[in-house]
Amino acid sequence: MFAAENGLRGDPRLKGISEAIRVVPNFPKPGIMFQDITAVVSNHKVFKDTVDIFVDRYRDMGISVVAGVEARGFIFAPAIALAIGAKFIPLRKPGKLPGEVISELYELEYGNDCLEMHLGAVQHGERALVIDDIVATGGTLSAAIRLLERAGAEVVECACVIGLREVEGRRRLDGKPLYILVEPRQDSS
Ligand SMILES: O=P(O)(O)OC[C@H]1O[C@H](OP(=O)(O)OP(=O)(O)O)[C@H](O)[C@@H]1O
Ligand SMILES: Nc1ncnc2[nH]cnc12
Repeated sequence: MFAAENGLRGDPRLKGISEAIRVVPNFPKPGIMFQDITAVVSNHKVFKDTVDIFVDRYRDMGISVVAGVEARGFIFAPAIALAIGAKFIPLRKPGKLPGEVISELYELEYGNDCLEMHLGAVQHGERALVIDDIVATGGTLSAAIRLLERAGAEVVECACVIGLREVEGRRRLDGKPLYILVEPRQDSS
């Protein structure tokens, strides 16, 4: 669901976040309208607003694990974890974690990839939140959900800064709630 339809209608912070997103056409491949969040986080107010919105939503939901998806989920997830008193765990691209891992393959808008999580990173029954910068097809989030569930965690929600209204991959999220702050930008004006 979109933040604007869930208590934050007309909230000027959402407009600020949306306006800070820069669209880069044809990156990294022709046809992709790349949503660049670097200016969201280089503006202190906009970055703080983004984290605050998530923290306000998740602080009383009994969440003990905030899982961030490499790479851009790492920008937001640790700040949220610290603020709500949860642990942060990284879901990493293949070959980056030194310990024993479990892996999940998934398809991207522009290729295939794999996510890994350390065995023992979460305990059975823990309540987890998954954070990323953007949901496009939903393939990445669905892989993250599978990893956490294989480890016995309960995925309470997935949350992204940017997401399409009709996330085609919503079905791939297996019914898990998805919380999105703003829609993708069509241009940077
Ligand atoms: O909903 P999906 O179609 O799965 O796409 C969303 C994912 O794609 C991007 O990551 P990317 O794989 O490009 O990696 P990066 O963060 O390392 O650049 C983005 O940060 C999300 O993780
Ligand atoms: N259009 C897009 N912009 C930024 N990151 C993405 N990941 C998948 N699709 C993307």
